[in-house]
Amino acid sequence: AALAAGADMIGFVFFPKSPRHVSLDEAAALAAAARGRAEIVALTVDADDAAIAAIRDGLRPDWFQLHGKETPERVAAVRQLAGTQVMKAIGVAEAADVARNVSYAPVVDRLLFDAKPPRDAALPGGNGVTFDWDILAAGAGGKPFMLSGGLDPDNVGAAVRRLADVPGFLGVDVSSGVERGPGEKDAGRIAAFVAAARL
Ligand SMILES: O=C(O)c1ccccc1N[C@@H]1O[C@H](COP(=O)(O)O)[C@@H](O)[C@H]1O
Repeated sequence: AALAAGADMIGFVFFPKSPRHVSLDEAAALAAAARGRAEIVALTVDADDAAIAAIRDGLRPDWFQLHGKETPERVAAVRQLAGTQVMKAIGVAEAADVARNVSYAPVVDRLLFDAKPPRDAALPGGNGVTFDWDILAAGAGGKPFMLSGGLDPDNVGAAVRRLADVPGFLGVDVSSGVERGPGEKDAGRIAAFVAAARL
């Protein structure tokens, strides 16, 4: 559905606590259809070296999306081990969260600004929570970045228009906003999201 909608990137969640978790075999089979048509992203949360290497070899992703508490040093090590591009998710609730995380800029290819998860959340992402996009009005020192957090077909157009002129802004990522239930993607919502995200 994401390919049919014209998505530029397709992500696979490797996090057993998530309703979106896929096995490496499932992801590899799905990625075969996507390769060459969209970039393949492996989402991991504080994965160890063995898991990163298994995903690198089994999925051959274009990107790792690191969505845990990885330090800048760990991000650099994963990037080296994976031999792929890496984007680090940064949880944002206030402007200081952006400033505090500039230390990641030298070790990533891209930043992903996501809403900080609610205190009682079971997942570090995929919670359908938004944050004030004005916080990103100055960008991240020119570093390429994407936006996520509570985006859906109804609000993504406004988000893209708000950030379109911010240096470094590349695009958006979505998970729960294109689902009809936890982990159950909706092809119609995916198509509507991609259409609305294109300026
Ligand atoms: O989607 C998940 O299940 C997930 C699990 C663990 C970490 C991140 C996860 N998803 C990412 O979270 C953000 C925001 O998602 P949402 O659109 O608000 O549901 C997004 O970058 C997802 O890729």
